[in-house]
Amino acid sequence: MNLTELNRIATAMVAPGKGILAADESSGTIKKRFDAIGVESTEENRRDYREMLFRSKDAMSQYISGVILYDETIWQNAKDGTPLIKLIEQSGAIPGIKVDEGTQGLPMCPGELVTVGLDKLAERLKKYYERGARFAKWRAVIDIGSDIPSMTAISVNAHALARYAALCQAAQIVPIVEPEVLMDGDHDIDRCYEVTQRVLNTTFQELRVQRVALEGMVLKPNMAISGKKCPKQASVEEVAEKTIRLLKACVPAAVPGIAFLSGGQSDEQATAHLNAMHKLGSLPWGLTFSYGRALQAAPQKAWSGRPENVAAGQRAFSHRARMNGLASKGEWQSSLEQKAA
Ligand SMILES: O=P(O)(O)OC[C@H]1O[C@](O)(COP(=O)(O)O)[C@@H](O)[C@@H]1O
Repeated sequence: MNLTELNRIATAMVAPGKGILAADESSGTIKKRFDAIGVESTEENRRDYREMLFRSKDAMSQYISGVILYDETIWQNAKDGTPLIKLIEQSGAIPGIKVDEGTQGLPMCPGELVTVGLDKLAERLKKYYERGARFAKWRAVIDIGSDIPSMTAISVNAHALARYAALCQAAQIVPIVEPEVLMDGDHDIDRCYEVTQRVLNTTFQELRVQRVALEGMVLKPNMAISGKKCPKQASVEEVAEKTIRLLKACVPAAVPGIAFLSGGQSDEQATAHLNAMHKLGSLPWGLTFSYGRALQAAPQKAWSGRPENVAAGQRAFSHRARMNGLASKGEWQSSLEQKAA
């Protein structure tokens, strides 16, 4: 393992002004997104949609540091035959790959999930590296309910995240470690804080036990935020203040970067939260976005599967990428949203 090189890539993934495009929706998830805009989820439509994003020159070269791909996409070619991964490389962004294989019910723990995909992972990583992937992603899902999460669910998911991260580093690939505490439910921000703290502490403990080099990874956490159905929604300032307090308590400064998931926040909320965190002063790690929905909802709507809407889709994507790029430096203002294309 060349840790200097892993650290160089991890640092580039969270460079100020840039963040990660999470375009790694699995087949089920992209179908849901396409259903919402009335587009059939065929291989060709998925290719055309993602090609539109990767050919958005302004966004990709100025505001996007890396792109997380799904297995199908990393092997796909653009309409003119250029591999999609080449489009990403040509824009200056780093290609990455989702390597988990989704979730399964956790035995003995009703309602809880464990992420799977460790079998043959070493072989898969080797192929992805040869294809050009320089980072990977694995998402663990932790749900909040009246008597969950159990410590069992937290431990097994942390253990799997660390197994994955160690295998990535051995394959010279930067692992994005994503333990997502879902924002579904009616819990308040303090409950989210408390659960996320347990999850992050357990995850870092496992990473240490399994000898993962913290200097060669990126953390992708949720923010400390109110559940979607919580009657009392925390303000932008409270989310920013509590998230930074939580991360400072749990994430060692050796970690080069943290890139948030958006988790179902509105586009503008996700931007405002990241921006407010940067207003709180200097931080020990790079702090940016790795958004799926909060970067793509607008371009999906603008595109709606029509070739004549490609330019509009690219404008919508560039706008969100620029807004989040500014937020990653604390330079975003809500007035910039009104000037949208
Ligand atoms: O359930 P899936 O298909 O694995 O996808 C989950 C999505 O969650 C993410 O980890 C975060 O996405 P959001 O920003 O939309 O929450 C994406 O990288 C990924 O596409």
